[in-house]
Amino acid sequence: LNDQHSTFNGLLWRELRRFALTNLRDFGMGRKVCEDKIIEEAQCLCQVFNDFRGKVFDMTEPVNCAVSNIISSLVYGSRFEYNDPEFTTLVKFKVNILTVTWFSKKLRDTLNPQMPRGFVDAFMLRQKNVSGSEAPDSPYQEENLAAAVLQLFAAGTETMSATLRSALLLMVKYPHIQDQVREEIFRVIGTREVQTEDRKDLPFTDAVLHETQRITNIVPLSLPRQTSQDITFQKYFIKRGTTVWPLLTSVLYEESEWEKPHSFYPAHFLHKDGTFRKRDAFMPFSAGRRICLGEGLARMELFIFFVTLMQRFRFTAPPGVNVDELELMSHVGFTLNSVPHKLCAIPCA
Ligand code: HEM
Repeated sequence: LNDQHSTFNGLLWRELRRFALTNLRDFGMGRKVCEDKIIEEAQCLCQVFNDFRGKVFDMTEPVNCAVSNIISSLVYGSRFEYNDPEFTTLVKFKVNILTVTWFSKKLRDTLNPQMPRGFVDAFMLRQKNVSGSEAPDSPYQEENLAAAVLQLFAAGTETMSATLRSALLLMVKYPHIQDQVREEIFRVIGTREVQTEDRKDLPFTDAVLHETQRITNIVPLSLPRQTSQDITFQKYFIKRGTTVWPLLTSVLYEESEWEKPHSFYPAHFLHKDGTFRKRDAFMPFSAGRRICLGEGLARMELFIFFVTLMQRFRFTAPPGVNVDELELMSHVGFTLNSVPHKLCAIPCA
């Protein structure tokens, strides 16, 4: 399947995707650096939740800030305080072509070739240093830089925020599952800082996160693609150039794949002996050559944010609200973003 919707010149996506993956890794965003930044951000998020201790609050705003900061660190090389006015203008909900161009120019003025701060610096260095990158058909054009940055923010913030908020909401709705998650975390890692490596020793927590992603089905339509050749698929002939929407809902809720497709059932991802069970039908990030570029980052973020919050707080519904009444409905849109909920975060002793 080809690209159909892309903001990039369609022929250039492969080069830009390769560039994005290599540079996010090489320039400041290797796995360890990513992990440290997420741990730091998770601590900041806990601090904000702590300020609300015991009070009823809407977690949407702080969670949005935290996940936006991860993309900001990766793209610009810096995070912001949640109440910094520049953050509000540049990152939080207002990412647009003007703010991206303005901030990229600011970074260009302070560019140090020896110390690239993130994706934007890496892109600008590439523009400067590689012959041919000035050519009109080169992918390293200003408008592609802006498009790439916009795409990273668009793809990497709402999806992450919606998933993390849903995970917490599900813990409130199913307190016995929250108890099991917290028991496993405290038994295995206690109160020390969590690392990605710990995932393999926390199969129940891992199963809960997988099941959260399955049931919340954040990107139900994936992204539209176009067939690159005539093809017959399951006895249907599809002509070259046909737009295809690969509905992820159809596989995430497929009755022949899942024992309880419409329920929140972490056991979908557990063997009888309690070890983690991989499932082929788990594909919230889609599949194939155009699988989500941020899958690794998203999985790391989700795990670290979730475990850190579980170590520090017990989440409950506001007083007087029965958990059975908690509605897991989403706003209908291109992404399924759960409707805002108020919760209580009770700090653990
Ligand atoms: C829970 C979180 C996330 C989910 C469920 C998700 C899901 C998806 C899906 C279904 C696609 C379409 C893939 C296809 O067309 O086959 C996609 C594309 C994409 N995602 Fe994610 N995503 C998440 C987080 C992120 C993050 C954190 C980033 C940031 C780095 C990101 C960056 C992208 C990009 C750049 C694309 C377009 C890739 C391309 O066109 O080649 N995503 N994502």
